[in-house]
Amino acid sequence: MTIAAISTAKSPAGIGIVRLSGEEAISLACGFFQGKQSLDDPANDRKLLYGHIVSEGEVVDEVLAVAFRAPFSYTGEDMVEIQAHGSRIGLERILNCFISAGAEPAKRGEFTKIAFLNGKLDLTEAEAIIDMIEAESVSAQKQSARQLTGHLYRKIEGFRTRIKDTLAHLVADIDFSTEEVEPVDVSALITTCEAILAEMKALESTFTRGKLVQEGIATAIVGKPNVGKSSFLNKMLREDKAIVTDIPGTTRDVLEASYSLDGIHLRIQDTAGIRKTEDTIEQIGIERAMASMEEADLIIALFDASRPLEEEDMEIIERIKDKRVICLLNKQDLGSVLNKEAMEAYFPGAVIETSFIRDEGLAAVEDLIESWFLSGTIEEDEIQIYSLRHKLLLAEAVESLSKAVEDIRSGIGLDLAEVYVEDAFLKLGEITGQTAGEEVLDHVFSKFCIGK
Ligand SMILES: Nc1nc2c(c(=O)[nH]1)N(C=O)[C@@H](CNc1ccc(C(=O)N[C@@H](CCC(=O)O)C(=O)O)cc1)CN2
Ligand SMILES: Nc1nc2c(ncn2[C@@H]2O[C@H](COP(=O)(O)OP(=O)(O)OP(=O)(O)O)[C@@H](O)[C@H]2O)c(=O)[nH]1
Ligand SMILES: [Mg+2]
Repeated sequence: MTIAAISTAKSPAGIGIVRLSGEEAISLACGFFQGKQSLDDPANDRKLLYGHIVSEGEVVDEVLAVAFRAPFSYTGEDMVEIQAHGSRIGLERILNCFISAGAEPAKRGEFTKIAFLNGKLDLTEAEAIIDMIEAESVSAQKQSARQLTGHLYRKIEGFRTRIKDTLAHLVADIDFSTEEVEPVDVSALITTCEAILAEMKALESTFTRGKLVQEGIATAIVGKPNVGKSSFLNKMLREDKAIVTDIPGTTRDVLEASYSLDGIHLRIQDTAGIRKTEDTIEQIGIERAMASMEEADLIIALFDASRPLEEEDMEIIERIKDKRVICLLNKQDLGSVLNKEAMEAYFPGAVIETSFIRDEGLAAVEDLIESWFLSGTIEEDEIQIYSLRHKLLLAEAVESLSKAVEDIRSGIGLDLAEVYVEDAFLKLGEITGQTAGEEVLDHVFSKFCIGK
């Protein structure tokens, strides 16, 4: 089978690429590519050739084209790439030439899936490709670039090799009665397993931070109507994105914006002011505000410092007091009747006095976010995981290996321990893809875009 797809982003763009992979890739491309040199000629392998895509005597586009012969290509199969003008219509016409000549439209992630199946990359590297394409901050892009170049793969393979070795000792001991082997040194076995366990747990614990780097910090701005939530969003973004008026109940829908703080990415949601209301539309907005608050990694809660707290403020405090909250006592320019120390009782170390009219307090908010989320910069060679799939499998491997250690230690019998060690080995293999079934692969590659 030969697959084909447009591999570049939305047009119009300067250039767009249509690519083909499979046994017929080169012959299909030759049917439409006309230039001084032929894509068919092995001497032109990996050389960019100038020419035209011609269909039924009509020039579709002026292009550059390149052939890669198996196994030296992205997928490991024969491949051709056509670099054309970045018009959606033009690219689709070129793609249709190949489809009508017998190529199959590529499914999501199919090029990369073929590359994986041909051993060009492991599953963590394949996953890193889509994460990298979707990265929304420098730190997220860097994190997936590290994974793409095999950092996580090598780490997991390291665990696997050591666990396999342990397994060999266990099996040897179980077969001791029938074979001429030394009995296994149980305490050495325990020491080895515990060392691997400690490293696996350390890797697992990088997930929280890795995920924040990758996905950004989900941040919800909440508070009663008119306290200055939308003003805060606008100040942070340095842009008049949200509508601000002195009418309470201005914001209805959740308004989401992206904001980058020193390489980490905040996904901020401005929400409707929370109060009791008879207005149906406003009520829906308030329900959305509540949902945004529930899902947030970070809540920015605003209060009007020029007025005493009301029942609605207290309800908000009650709802959020166990979450990660930065509390802003806003409108300081109007004179403050709220006591900062009293608010610290609910939000220790996280109360900031602000005035958006006077541009006061914003730097303090940014500093606090940075100190919470960016503390302890990662070492250049440290490996972080950020995928829930990896984290769950790692946790399962940790659990199995822990059980094995318990069994070995308690002397219950090494054959049960062997089953657990084997399970840990398989779970790790599911991370890298060695022991991943079709279901896992389908799940991973369905998140890809077409053409990748
Ligand atoms: N035009 C174009 N740009 C691209 C890609 C592509 O497929 N096409 N990529 C893809 O998404 C990325 C680059 N990744 C690639 C990875 C491997 C090979 C490749 O040909 N590998 C061969 C030869 C390696 C070598 O010469 O050392 C191989 O592994 O055998 C090509 C691109 C980003 N840029
Ligand atoms: N004096 C003073 N007024 C402010 C300050 N911050 C915001 N305001 C004003 O307060 C009013 C409400 O501001 P918004 O940002 O729309 O408030 P909100 O919390 O988004 O309100 P809703 O969308 O209705 O929930 C506007 O008139 C702002 O100009 C401040 O620090 N001091
Ligand atoms: Mg608002």
